[in-house]
Amino acid sequence: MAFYDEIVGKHGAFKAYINGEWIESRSGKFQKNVNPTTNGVAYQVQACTREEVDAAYAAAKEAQKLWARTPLWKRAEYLHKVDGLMKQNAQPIADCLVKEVAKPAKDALTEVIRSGDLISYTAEEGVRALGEGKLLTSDSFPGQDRTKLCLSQKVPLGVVLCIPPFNYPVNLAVSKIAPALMAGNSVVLKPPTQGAAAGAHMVQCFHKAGLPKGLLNFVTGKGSEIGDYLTTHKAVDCISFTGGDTGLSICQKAGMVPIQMELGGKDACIVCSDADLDLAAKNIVKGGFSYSGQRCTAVKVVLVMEDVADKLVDMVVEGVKGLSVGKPEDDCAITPVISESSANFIEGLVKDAEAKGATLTTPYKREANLIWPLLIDHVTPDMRIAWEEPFGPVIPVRRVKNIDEAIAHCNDNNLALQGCVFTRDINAAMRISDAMETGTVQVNSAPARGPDHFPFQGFRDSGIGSQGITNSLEMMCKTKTTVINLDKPSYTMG
Ligand SMILES: NC(=O)C1=CN([C@@H]2O[C@H](COP(=O)(O)OP(=O)(O)OC[C@H]3O[C@@H](n4cnc5c(N)ncnc54)[C@H](OP(=O)(O)O)[C@@H]3O)[C@@H](O)[C@H]2O)C=CC1
Ligand SMILES: O=C(O)[C@H](O)COP(=O)(O)O
Repeated sequence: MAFYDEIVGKHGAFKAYINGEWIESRSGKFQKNVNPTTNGVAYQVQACTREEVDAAYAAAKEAQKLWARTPLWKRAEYLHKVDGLMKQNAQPIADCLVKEVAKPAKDALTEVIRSGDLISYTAEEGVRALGEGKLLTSDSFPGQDRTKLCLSQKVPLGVVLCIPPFNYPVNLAVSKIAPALMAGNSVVLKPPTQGAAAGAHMVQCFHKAGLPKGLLNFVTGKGSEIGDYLTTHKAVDCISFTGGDTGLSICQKAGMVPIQMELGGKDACIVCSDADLDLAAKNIVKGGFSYSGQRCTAVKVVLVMEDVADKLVDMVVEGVKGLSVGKPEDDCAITPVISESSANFIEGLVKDAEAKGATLTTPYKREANLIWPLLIDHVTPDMRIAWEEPFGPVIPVRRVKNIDEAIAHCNDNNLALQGCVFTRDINAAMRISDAMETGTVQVNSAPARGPDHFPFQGFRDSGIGSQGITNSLEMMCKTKTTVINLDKPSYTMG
């Protein structure tokens, strides 16, 4: 049997994966996803029922008991196997990404390889970091002697619900699954509907690696239909979510469970008068337009000092001319955005800015979901695009009088994921970074989440908690302490 044969059911719909088995839903219903390039159906997945969600949680709960007793090195061994299998069987996963989320062909393959690397890094980091605990002695607190030895260790949370978004359905799934498993948890994965086919292929790599049954479950269906049931389920011990405003409502509904949230961004790029403009322009083009701006870390507003604005805008416009526009299969730089409604939303932002006097540096052009890359100059604070996240290939430029004005713009937004600053003055860079109230500030480079072991966090409405491999491992554990009470103080002579 070919590697991926068993994940496909009747009518070609991808199966769900519960308790170590690929199953077809008893609902008899399928959830379609749409090819953003053709607007036709790309794939179908199972529309799972509440009973199947219950079964996934029950399996996860049961499997976790034994997994928590599985040595760290053994957990790591499974994860390394998954990495190998993902790389050996990468192309079909990447092909799904091309078809269901219109990711350019090379980027799609890169996402899969990067995900394999992330899994292995998590295994290596987890083996070391999770094996470490802490010893505290009571005599450091006033009035105490050395009669109490407090041992703290990191223990699993239980069942982790992982919900990634469409734009990195593989990478943002494994960035949750791998630390969860490594830390001794089990997982229920609810993939984004756009991206669920790639998700099924990825899960098969865990299955084929021999991961014990029930540890990873894959429940498909529309978020608006099964999402609330999944997130408010009594079996959930942790929620790790990446996506848009849905995350805010999940936070309001979830009970007393640890939550990791990566939400939207409006990543500002501040360009100072002394900046290397060539470097800044190249980073704006790459950082703003890769994957058609559908990255939480894309440059989403440029704040440039007036004295260098003309020059910078010309250079970026020149760079934009070099971007190929078309199909993901042809590995074009700009490909159709995820859905018609997303394209309509982006268009609304462009039209609003145009009506209020912004300069479109090239004529606005759209065919179905395909929007040509566009730099919008002379954006002012009354325009929606100055504040809202387009998640598309359009970048607003606001010309500012000074750094304070740029920083104020950045901090006036409730979205506070990343930002960047271009300057040749490291002292100024540090001051600006400290003043920008975002989770990360990149100096002389566009915002980026990777490399995947770096801490990654949004402030305010952009998220809760810090991610990156090490931080996610930390977050997916709780601290357990054992205090040894001695009959009399004991000191070591050294
Ligand atoms: N900060 C960060 O790191 C990142 C943030 N993002 C943000 O994600 C957004 C784009 O991604 P998108 O996929 O459209 O985001 P959504 O918030 O629409 O969806 C994210 C995930 O949530 C699921 N979902 C939908 N409704 C519910 C619900 N009621 N309960 C539980 N889960 C639900 C979706 O499933 P379904 O597909 O079935 O609806 C999907 O799997 C942008 O705002 C972007 O900025 C993206 C990447 C990284
Ligand atoms: O969520 C996203 O948009 C991605 O995690 C971005 O990752 P990158 O900035 O490393 O490309």
